[in-house]
Amino acid sequence: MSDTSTIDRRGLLLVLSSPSGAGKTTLARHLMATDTAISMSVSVTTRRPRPGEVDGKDYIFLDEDRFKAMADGNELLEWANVFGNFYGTPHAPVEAAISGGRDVLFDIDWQGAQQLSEKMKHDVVRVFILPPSAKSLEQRLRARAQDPEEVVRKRMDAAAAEISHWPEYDYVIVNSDLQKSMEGLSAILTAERLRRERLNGLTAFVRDLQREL
Ligand SMILES: Nc1nc2c(ncn2[C@@H]2O[C@H](COP(=O)(O)OP(=O)(O)O)[C@@H](O)[C@H]2O)c(=O)[nH]1
Ligand SMILES: Nc1ncnc2c1ncn2[C@@H]1O[C@H](COP(=O)(O)OP(=O)(O)O)[C@@H](O)[C@H]1O
Repeated sequence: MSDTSTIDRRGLLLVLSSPSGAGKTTLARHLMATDTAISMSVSVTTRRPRPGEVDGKDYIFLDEDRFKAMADGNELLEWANVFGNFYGTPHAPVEAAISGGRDVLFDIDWQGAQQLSEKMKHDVVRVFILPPSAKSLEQRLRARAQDPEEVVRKRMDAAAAEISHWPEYDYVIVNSDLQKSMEGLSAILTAERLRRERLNGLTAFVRDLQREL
């Protein structure tokens, strides 16, 4: 008899990138709070913690020597220098999650998205988040009130370069209304989870189903 429990799904890697301040951390937090089948990849970084950031939860904060040791020891799936600091994705938790059928959410830049796509092509779903305007991007960077003025300036200056990578992504969300953006993101995830290529055991299930008919 056909049995749906024979169908299992390989986990997918959902990548969110955007210019700083467009809202990817906010979207990621909302998604993590509402979707129990996805876990967040916690990056290592040499950047200093912002007020309220928790070590081991928002990032794993470490010094440059330790970061280099991890990169040299192949402990990172990808890494990049962003705004003068190093950021990287630890390999082991990602492997464990996808082989267990769990999805992983990444808040990484275009360099990380490219490296991840090269290494794990079919597992990666890339979403680019755009701000509705330059003015709102600047307002959001200032409203966050966690970075000094020169850091806000540096991030505004880098926004155009980051945005130029939008064609490398599978989906684009213009983050005007947070609620609508969340609906879009959930819809992407729901559809991608149903992709035929991600469902193991489907051929056998359909064969059994056809035999019954
Ligand atoms: N390649 C790569 N980029 C990362 C990683 N973690 C964070 N980033 C990116 O680094 C940039 C700066 O992040 P952050 O300092 O938290 O600033 P924010 O994006 O303004 O909140 C963002 O574009 C992040 O997506 C990582 O592990 N790898
Ligand atoms: N759709 C939105 N409308 C208004 N403000 C938003 C929206 N999305 C995010 N924000 C605010 O913008 C600021 C930057 O968002 P954040 O998620 O930290 O951006 P990023 O992670 O891309 O740098 C935060 O203060 C956040 O509350």
